[in-house]
Amino acid sequence: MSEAPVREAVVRIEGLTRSFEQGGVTIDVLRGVDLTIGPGEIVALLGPSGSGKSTMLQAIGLLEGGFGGRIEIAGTHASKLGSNARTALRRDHLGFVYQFHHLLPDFNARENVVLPQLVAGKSREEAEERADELLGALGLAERLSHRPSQLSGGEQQRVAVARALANRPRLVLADEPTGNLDEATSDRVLAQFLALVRGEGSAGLVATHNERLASSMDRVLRLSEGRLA
Ligand SMILES: Nc1ncnc2c1ncn2[C@@H]1O[C@H](COP(=O)(O)OP(=O)(O)OP(=O)(O)O)[C@@H](O)[C@H]1O
Repeated sequence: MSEAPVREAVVRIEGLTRSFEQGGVTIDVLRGVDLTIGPGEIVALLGPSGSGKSTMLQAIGLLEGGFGGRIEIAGTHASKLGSNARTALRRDHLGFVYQFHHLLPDFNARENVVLPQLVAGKSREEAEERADELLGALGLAERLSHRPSQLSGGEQQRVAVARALANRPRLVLADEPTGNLDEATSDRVLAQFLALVRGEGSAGLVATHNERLASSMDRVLRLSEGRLA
């Protein structure tokens, strides 16, 4: 009898640790975090302010060094890679959404979604088609030529969502993705974000303070005292 194929985890971390030195005092922010996220799974990361949610996302996003433990992204052990290989792994498999959109101010909505695709080697035609598809799905078909300053906060954040998904990442890391929006806009943008991530088949790890929004995700994790529960 043949066994069902094992679906490779999108991210697997084991024994993740991170400490910071401040004024001669060592703070152990992450004290041995273990986590596996499967393909297409959307996971909420809850925890009080200062519990280490952003630090954990930075580790998984391969954005910073200084971490102990093992981080595997799409089957590749990332911790020991050189900086070029880490950049390639990040570019090929990960998408990011932050609390503030970090869009390029001099480029319009469409170009902000096109540019990361050109960097990843897509043709301009292909990149524009993909940008229009994503921005259209997010209700921004009439805003393609607007620069970030000409968009509302919710619209800016939706462009940031489209940009994060542009290269079809296996995993989207979102750090308080709607944290700077009012409650009604935040709910709407988060619902659209989750629907799009699901539709694309990407996995997600979403740091948030909002229990209600977290409960709409596949799994809820709580970071406390440097560990996950
Ligand atoms: N570069 C750094 N140097 C020193 N301490 C740091 C650094 N980055 C984070 N910390 C400390 O690590 C702890 C966790 O910070 P982190 O930003 O990960 O928390 P968080 O759970 O994301 O908080 P919030 O919900 O407020 O965004 C905090 O006590 C913070 O002061």
